[in-house]
Amino acid sequence: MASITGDSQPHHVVLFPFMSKGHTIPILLLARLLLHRRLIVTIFTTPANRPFIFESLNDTTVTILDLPFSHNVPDIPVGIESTDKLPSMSMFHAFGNATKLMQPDFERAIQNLPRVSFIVSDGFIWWTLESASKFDIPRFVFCGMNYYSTSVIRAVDQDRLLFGPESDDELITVTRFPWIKVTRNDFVPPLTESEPKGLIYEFIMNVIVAETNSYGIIFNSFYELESVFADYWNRECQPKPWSVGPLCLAEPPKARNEPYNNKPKWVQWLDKKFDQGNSVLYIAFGSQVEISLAQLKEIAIGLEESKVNFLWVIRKSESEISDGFEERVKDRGIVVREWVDQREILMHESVQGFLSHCGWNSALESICAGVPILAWPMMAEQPLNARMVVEEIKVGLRVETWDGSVRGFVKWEGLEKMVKELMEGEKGKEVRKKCMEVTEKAKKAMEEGGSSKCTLDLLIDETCGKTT
Ligand SMILES: O=c1ccn([C@@H]2O[C@H](COP(=O)(O)OP(=O)(O)O[C@H]3O[C@H](CO)[C@@H](O)[C@H](O)[C@H]3O)[C@@H](O)[C@H]2O)c(=O)[nH]1
Repeated sequence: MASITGDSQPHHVVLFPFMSKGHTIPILLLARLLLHRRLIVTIFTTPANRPFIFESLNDTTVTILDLPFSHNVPDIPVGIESTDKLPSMSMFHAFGNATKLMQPDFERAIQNLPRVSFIVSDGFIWWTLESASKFDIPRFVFCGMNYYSTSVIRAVDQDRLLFGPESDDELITVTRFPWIKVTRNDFVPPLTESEPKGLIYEFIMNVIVAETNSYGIIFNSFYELESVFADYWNRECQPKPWSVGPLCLAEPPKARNEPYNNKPKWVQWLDKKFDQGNSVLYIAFGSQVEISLAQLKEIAIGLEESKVNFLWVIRKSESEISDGFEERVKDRGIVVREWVDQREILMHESVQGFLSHCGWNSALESICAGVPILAWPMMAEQPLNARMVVEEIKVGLRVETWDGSVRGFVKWEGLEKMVKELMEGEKGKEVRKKCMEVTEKAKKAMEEGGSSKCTLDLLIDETCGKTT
């Protein structure tokens, strides 16, 4: 068998992230881990996504190859090549299906590359399995979700648990994991439809079939975090799982050597808060959540009333919040409308809480920084991630919706109460302590001899051994 340390000829790996920030960022971190192990790495993307990837990896030897993204996709505005730029998330599946138009160019490019030992492509780019098979290359699916959520989704689907209750908010026991209770509102179509059909269903089926037939599936998680669910996957699901995360610990956030005044204004602001002995709540909802104006205003009031210090990152597309809000709170709150280095913010000593939508990257980044979470799931598998964070690993609390429903509106009073609890209350202290314990386990998993480090070494040995 070839060894990652013993081979003189470096092996070549192809990575193909889905064009969405939450899916691309962890694969770029995986690229770093592969480069550390002296593999040659080629990343495929589209022209509009190239600058983001280049900026993240311009200190490395990766090759970035871009393939044109069709400008002829019904419903998708010309020039949009990533999901965070879509005018509406209802276009997500049309966008996902449109990636298939890249297949001929991808295969031509693969043909002209040095021999590829394995491909890691996002689950949403399902057709890359067909391409990999044509060239006899093992394909690993990159899974953006954790074991908990994927396992619960599989379990409720196989046992058809979502079609009994009349109400979307009725608690359902997950038979295979009886300590877990969910509601239909924790899931999204097509899972919630008893006779699913249409574009979304076709897309999801393509993804699942290709995933099942792939060589392996890579999870951005670590065994010690969710061993029950990793074992379940290993026992009951296909393909073989490989836990190589948390990828956000692949390297520390870029060190800032520049003088104070050159730091982004929000880092200066956090430094100042730290010097004053103040703790800060960080608020961000990932790269694609859509929040109504009414809900944004309610968040603003809740933050203002809570009197905590806060840094709130708002996506550019979100409208103004409320008259004079920023001026009134300026001594203890800052609103940022730019792309930030979220990992840097979470690692900042002043940040002691994260009001998050529980996208898996955000949740993991928070856990790795020892910052407890105030979970406010909004779309996709986030309601399950929130259950995991709050009920399973107990590193967070949950916002209160006005009607108790998973998808309910959050009034400012419910937000204020839970923000204070997280930042100042007893429950906040408990989850902060637990979070720090989990942070240590996460770091160990990525260190020499740690479970994730060993798993990635094994994966490389197993696949590169086949192509010497
Ligand atoms: O200004 C910003 C905004 C975001 N981020 C990063 O962008 C990523 C966002 O990922 P995530 O927190 O997972 O949120 P989404 O972008 O919403 O992620 C999508 O993809 C995830 C992975 O599959 C799913 O768990 C989510 O439900 C889905 O919405 C994270 O690494 C953040 O650190 C920044 O660095 N700066």
